[in-house]
Amino acid sequence: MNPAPPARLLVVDDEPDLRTLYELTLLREGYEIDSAGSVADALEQLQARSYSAVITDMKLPDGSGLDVLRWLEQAGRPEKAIVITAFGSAENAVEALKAGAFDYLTKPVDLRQFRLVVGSALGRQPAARAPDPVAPPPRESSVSATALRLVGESHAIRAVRALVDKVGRSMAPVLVQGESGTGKELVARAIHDHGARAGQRFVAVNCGAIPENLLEAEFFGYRKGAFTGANEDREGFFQAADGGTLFLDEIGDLPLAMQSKLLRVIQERSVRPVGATAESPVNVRIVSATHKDLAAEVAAGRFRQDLFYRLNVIQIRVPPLRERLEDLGLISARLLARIAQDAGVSPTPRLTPAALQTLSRYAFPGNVRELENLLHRALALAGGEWIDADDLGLPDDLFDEGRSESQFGALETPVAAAPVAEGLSLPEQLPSDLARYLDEVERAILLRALEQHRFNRTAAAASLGLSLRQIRYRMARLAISAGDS
Ligand SMILES: Nc1ncnc2c1ncn2[C@@H]1O[C@H](COP(=O)(O)OP(=O)(O)OP(=O)(O)O)[C@@H](O)[C@H]1O
Repeated sequence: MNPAPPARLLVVDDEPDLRTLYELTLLREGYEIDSAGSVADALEQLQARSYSAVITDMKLPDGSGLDVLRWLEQAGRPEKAIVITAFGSAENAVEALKAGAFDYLTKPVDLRQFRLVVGSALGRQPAARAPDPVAPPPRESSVSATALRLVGESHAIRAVRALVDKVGRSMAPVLVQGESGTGKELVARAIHDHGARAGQRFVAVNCGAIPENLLEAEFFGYRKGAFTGANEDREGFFQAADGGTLFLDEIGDLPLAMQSKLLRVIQERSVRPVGATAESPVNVRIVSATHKDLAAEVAAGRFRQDLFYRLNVIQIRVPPLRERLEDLGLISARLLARIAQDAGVSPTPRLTPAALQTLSRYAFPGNVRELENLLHRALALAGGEWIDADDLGLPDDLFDEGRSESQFGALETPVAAAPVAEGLSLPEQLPSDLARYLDEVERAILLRALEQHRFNRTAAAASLGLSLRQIRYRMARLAISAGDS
């Protein structure tokens, strides 16, 4: 069998010394190289033949690297483009990524990084890493691969799918915005699955759920003896996601001090574990998500502008379910199939037209996750092949089609009879779904505390012996929104 021919690359730079340096570095990696000193020269060569990748300086005598990128984009060419920008010109890097560059490098180019970036553009992974027995496990999901698809035919969800398809191919950081439960993590996974990193790890981290004093160790890892209890070396999320994608959920909850450290790692592309003396390179694609308006957080001084700028190169907004109610039927069918399969129920129950109509009159403050919970319960209640409106358990008085979304949306979420808070009183009939029952108890307690403290989360948290971070996390989990007190 003949080995695959070596990849051919085009290097575009007007400085002969730098061109030679890049050429030598790449030749040593076994690639074949052509070079060009100007935009015109580059386009001429690109018209004559195709390449696996194009590496171009931003500043060229007769134009800019962006001209080469735009030409590639317009001609529908498959070449991956890597742009080299001047040191400190973040604008250029962002512009290049938006114009479709696979990745960028800043001058002076670190040759080790140069090799890594070119390798990852060509789908080559760095040398296999020894598995780390104590690496933090990625958040596991019981969702099967087929169920991980973003279901829906509404204009809004098609637009999201088209963007996912497009950005999957580059390294550009993506910020996914949307209310809780809209499917942000699903979007992040889809981006990962559409790109060259699909075979690598997808590590999901809920930034709001990690105690502040552990953030650095969790993100960057630590060395044995770095602090009390550090009995062995341990990798952090960045090392665990090396070669793959790191999904930073609820990025808006990251404290300012940690934001600075994260920015540094993103810029330098290397991490230093707590207690280590040296940094090691990491090759990670960052996808972050938030339900907050991050631009407003920046304006309020709670989020670093430079980090926002770095993470927000490409933005995907996942619309709330109430803005795409036409997808209810498809999404419900997909969710029911998954729930029935997990519960071993066959055939999969279906919604009657009346049930679907009832659902479409509900605002779903908790979005798809709330729909999923509701269908879970409905399936248990219905017990047959059809799920009717009555099985949904949505009280009639919730339906007011003209109402605007309440600031306290979750108050309108169906809550089972609130448990008695004084003392411990067990329900007469034991719950059939303990996890859901306990969620409802927790929701009722949180709402009562929030009401008592006029929705001031700090005060409500204190009254329950929780920190602000803890109550925020619990509220997000239970889809309780109560403004930004
Ligand atoms: N379009 C969709 N089709 C099918 N299932 C979906 C869709 N969107 C979301 N889901 C399901 O809804 C649930 C919630 O989605 P996901 O966890 O991605 O939301 P999220 O926005 O990340 O939530 P949070 O903000 O609370 O972290 C998951 O079980 C997911 O599989």
